[in-house]
Amino acid sequence: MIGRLNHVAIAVPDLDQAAALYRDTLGAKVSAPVPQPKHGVTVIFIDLGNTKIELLHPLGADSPIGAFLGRNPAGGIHHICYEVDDILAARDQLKATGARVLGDGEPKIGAHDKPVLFLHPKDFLGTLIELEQA
Ligand SMILES: CC[C@@H](C(=O)O)C(=O)SCCNC(=O)CCNC(=O)[C@H](O)C(C)(C)COP(=O)(O)OP(=O)(O)OC[C@H]1O[C@@H](n2cnc3c(N)ncnc32)[C@H](O)[C@@H]1OP(=O)(O)O
Ligand SMILES: [Co+2]
Repeated sequence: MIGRLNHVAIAVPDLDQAAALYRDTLGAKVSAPVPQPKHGVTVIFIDLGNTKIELLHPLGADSPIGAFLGRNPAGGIHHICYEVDDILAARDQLKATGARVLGDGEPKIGAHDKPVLFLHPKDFLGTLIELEQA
């Protein structure tokens, strides 16, 4: 079902500092910050050619990454995103296995203007999974 690795997301306490680390120390091409109010995060993307890194910082009081950063104040890998050809078919197939789809189960439009869904980390080896329609 899953295809390419679209991105690995890292939650960070200081977005400017994280961007500088990837740009100046690691020599990567770093995008400008983009607020994603519907997702409660501000994101910076780093295109590595074969995949991307997504730097995430909380936006607003109810950010879904707030508790994670509380537990990991220095930041850490938050989720991995796999591409799927048909996100609704993938969702229904996964739900039939008992996997929990987060939120109301309906895809939201993600940072790449494509539908995305999240799967509970407790159902996938302690890893939060994002699915993005390819
Ligand atoms: C920019 C748009 C989009 C894109 O296009 O790329 C994005 O990436 S948006 C990114 C942010 N959005 C989301 O993450 C949405 C889905 N996430 C959630 O709904 C929540 O983060 C969560 C997964 C339900 C967790 O919320 P939290 O408040 O942390 O819940 P709990 O404290 O109850 O945690 C339960 C349990 O799960 C463990 N956990 C939590 N987060 C992670 C994680 N990222 N990776 C691994 N494990 C995680 C947490 O430690 C708890 O474990 P126990 O203590 O053992 O119960
Ligand atoms: Co993501």
